[in-house]
Amino acid sequence: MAYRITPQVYEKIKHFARFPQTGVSLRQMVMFGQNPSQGTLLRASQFLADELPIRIAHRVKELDNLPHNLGEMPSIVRVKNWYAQSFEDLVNFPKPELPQSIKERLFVNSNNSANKLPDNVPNPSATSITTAAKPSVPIGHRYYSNVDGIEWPPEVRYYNEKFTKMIEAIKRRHDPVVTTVAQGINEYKKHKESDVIDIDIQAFLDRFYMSRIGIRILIGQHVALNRSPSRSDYVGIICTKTNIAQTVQEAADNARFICEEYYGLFRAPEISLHCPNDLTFTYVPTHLSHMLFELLKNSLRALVELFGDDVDEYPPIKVIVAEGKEDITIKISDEGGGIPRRNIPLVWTYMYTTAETQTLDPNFSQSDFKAPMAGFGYGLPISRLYARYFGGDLKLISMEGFGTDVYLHLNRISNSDEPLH
Ligand SMILES: Nc1ncnc2c1ncn2[C@@H]1O[C@H](COP(=O)(O)OP(=O)(O)OP(=O)(O)O)[C@@H](O)[C@H]1O
Repeated sequence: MAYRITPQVYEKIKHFARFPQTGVSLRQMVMFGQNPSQGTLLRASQFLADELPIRIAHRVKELDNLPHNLGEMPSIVRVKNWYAQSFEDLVNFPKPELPQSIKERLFVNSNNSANKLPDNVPNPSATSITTAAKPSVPIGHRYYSNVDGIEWPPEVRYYNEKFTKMIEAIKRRHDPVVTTVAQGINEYKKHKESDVIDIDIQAFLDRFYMSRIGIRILIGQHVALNRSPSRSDYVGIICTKTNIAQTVQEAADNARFICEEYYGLFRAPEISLHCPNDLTFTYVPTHLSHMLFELLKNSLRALVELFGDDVDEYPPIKVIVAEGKEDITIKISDEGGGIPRRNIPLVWTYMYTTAETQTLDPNFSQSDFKAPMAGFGYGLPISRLYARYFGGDLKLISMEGFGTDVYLHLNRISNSDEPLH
C-alpha cells in the first residue's frame, strides 16, 4: 500500500524542524574517523540518530511550503513521502540497550580536549547559496569524539550493525530523488505551460540538492567506516591523498569514451593535462570525478557540435591545475565556440540545456543519470553544488565565437562549515 504521512508523524516532523542543523566539516570527518573503536562508532550513530531526522524534517517542511503549486505535483509528493518515511525509520529506531557501566564510559572522554574536533570556519560559498544562511551549531565535543580504551561488549557492535543497515536502506530509498524532482519540475512546467524556472524554485532546488549531498555524505561516511576494511589514505569515503592528475585522467578517459560512442567518432577531441603528477589533497574522490566528468563532457560536446563529427582533428581541450595555499584550481579551456552572453545566467539553472531533452521515466530508480552525452541541464548546477559543499566554487567564462573556460576551485583547507539552512 502506498505510504501516507499520518498527522502524528507530521506533528513530530514539525517539532524536529524547529531544531537547527549541525554542520560537519571535511576536516572533522577525517579527524574523527581514523581507526574508530566500536564505542566511537556508537557515538557517531547517536549523532546521526539525532541529526538526520532534523535535516530530513527541514526538507519535508520545505517541500510542504513550495511556491506556486509545485508541491502538489505527483513526483514531488512521492519525494516528500520518501523523506517522511525515512524520518519515521530514524525516530522509531530503538535506542541502544547497554549496561550502565558502558553508558558511562561512552561519554567519559567527551570533555577531553585532545579529542575535541576543531570548530568550523564559515563556508566562503555558503552566502551565494542562500542569503539567509545561519551559522550551524558548532559540533564541539558533543557528538563526534573518540571513545577508546575499553573492551566494547557485543551489544555495541550489534547495535552499530543494525543502525548502519537502516541508514543504508534510507540512502537507497533516496537514490532516485534527483530524477524524480526533475520529473516534478517537468510536470510543473507542463502545467504552467512555460519553460522558465522561477527564481524561488531555482533557490529551492539549490538548497534541496545541497542538503541531499550533505545527508548522503553523512550516511556514506558512516557506512564506509562501519563496513569497509580500512585502507591507507582513506577515512571512510574521504581520501587524504586524492591525486588530481590521476582523477582528471580517469574522468577524461571516461568522457572521451562516452563522446566517441555517442557521436560515433573514431577519436574524440584530445584532452591535454598540465598538472604535477604528485599533487594530492584531502577530498571525496567520487565528487571530484563527477564534477570533472560533467565539465569535460560539456567541452567535448561543444567541440564536436561546432566542428562536426567528421573532422580529422579538433583543437585540444586544455586542463590546467594550479596549486595555491587556499585553493587548488582546475581550469578547463575549450575552443568549442562558447555560449552567448545572454544565456550565461541560464546555464546555472536546472533544466536548461541546448541538447534534445531526455524523457524521464517516472519509475526510474537509478541513483544518478546514467551518463548520456547531455540532456538534463543538471551537469553545471549540480557540479557547482558539489564544489561549494566543501567551500570551493565553479565559475564559467565564455568568449562567444571562440570557446569556454571553466574554473573549478577546490578548497584545500577543508574545514569550512557545511552550507546548511
Ligand atoms: N563548455 C561549453 N561550451 C559551450 N556550451 C556549454 C559548455 N558547457 C555548458 N554549455 C551549455 O550549457 C548547457 C547546460 O549545461 P549542463 O552541463 O548544465 O547540462 P547539459 O550538459 O545540457 O545536460 P546534463 O544534465 O546531461 O549535463 C549545455 O546544454 C550547453 O548549451
